[in-house]
Amino acid sequence: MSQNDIGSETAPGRPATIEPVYRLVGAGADGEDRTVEAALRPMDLDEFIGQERVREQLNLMLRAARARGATADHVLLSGAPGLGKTTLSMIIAAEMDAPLRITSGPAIEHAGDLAAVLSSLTGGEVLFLDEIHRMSRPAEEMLYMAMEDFRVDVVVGTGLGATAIPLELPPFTLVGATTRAGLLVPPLRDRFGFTAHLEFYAPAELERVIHRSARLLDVAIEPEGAAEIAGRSRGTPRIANRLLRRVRDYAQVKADGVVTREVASAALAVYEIDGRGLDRLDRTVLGALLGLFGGGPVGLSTLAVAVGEERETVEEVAEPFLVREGLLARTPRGRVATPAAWAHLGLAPLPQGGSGTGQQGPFGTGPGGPAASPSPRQRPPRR
Ligand SMILES: Nc1ncnc2c1ncn2[C@@H]1O[C@H](COP(=O)(O)OP(=O)(O)OP(=O)(O)O)[C@@H](O)[C@H]1O
Ligand SMILES: [Mg+2]
Repeated sequence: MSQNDIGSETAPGRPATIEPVYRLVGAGADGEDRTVEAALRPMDLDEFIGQERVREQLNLMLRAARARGATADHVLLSGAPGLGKTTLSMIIAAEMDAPLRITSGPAIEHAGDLAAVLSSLTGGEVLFLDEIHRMSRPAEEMLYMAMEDFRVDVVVGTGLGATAIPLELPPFTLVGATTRAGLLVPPLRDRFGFTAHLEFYAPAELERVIHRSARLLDVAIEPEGAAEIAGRSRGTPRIANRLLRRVRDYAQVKADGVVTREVASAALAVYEIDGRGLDRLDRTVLGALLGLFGGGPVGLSTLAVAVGEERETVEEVAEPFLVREGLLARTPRGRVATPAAWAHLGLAPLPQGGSGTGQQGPFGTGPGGPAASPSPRQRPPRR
């Protein structure tokens, strides 16, 4: 299986996902998630928590298709990892009472691979194409023809002797999922009759996810315990479910098995996940930005060297959440901490700036300055 990002516009030579360090708050699925997730997946739209608008629209569309006895329109689901795209694709098949076929962009190396999948579909089947933005260009072209005309041209032979044999397909519903909707070519995007963008979940919704999972996993949990976990789950059900499992372990070993606020808080402290869901990597980056560079602006490379990580790790693993949380800003002059970052690490902003004014840092290290480790005096408290 090729890991190359054929046909997409990601930076050349860079893998599509960079998550080199294992993180309890990483949004991608780890091995344990894959086994447990099957048990925790909502099976129908009523059980699916949050995303009210998407749920309502999808519900209408599927009901109407069912009433007409037709296959549903093609659906594109976009959104960050762990927000429920795979879950929704399974729900769509279940609601349509149709079989589900699962494949993914990286698994389709050649147009021929796609032709093989498409030609084996039965009428009404739901084809789930995960990571659809990672499909090769030729396969992409074949796909949008198949989506519109339910027909593919299979090329047999090579060179002058090559002929295209048209192949009729039964009607099917394509459900495409992507974390990078912007990478899809417009002709492909336009052939989806329904496009849904999944948003991050509100804490109250994550609390419901946690209560539901606790019930399924037979974990006793108090509302305050669920709230404590929800607040640290970065708006992502997958992370909420994972943190719940780690808190459950702690509750079993160190307490009487019941997840109270105190138990959740103590458990997550062991895993170094703070009250806002930042882990050690996030706090190291933020701590260096404040402690070494006075809050910035500082260049990405300098910041990366200062924390002893790769540029990509800082940029693609740590920063997105810090930016989303309003703790860090990316500016043309470099990375800048916001006032909220100082408050979060329990530090007072430097008097002459520290929030984007470009003043010198506490050690006279402006952007590009020496990358020593933060002095104990300036080192932000670790939680
Ligand atoms: N709305 C929801 N209600 C309840 N549980 C949810 C919801 N959304 C996601 N989950 C749970 O979160 C976990 C991850 O969801 P899912 O695998 O569908 O995410 P995804 O968007 O496909 O992620 P990826 O981009 O990594 O493939 C699953 O165990 C699922 O049960
Ligand atoms: Mg998925």
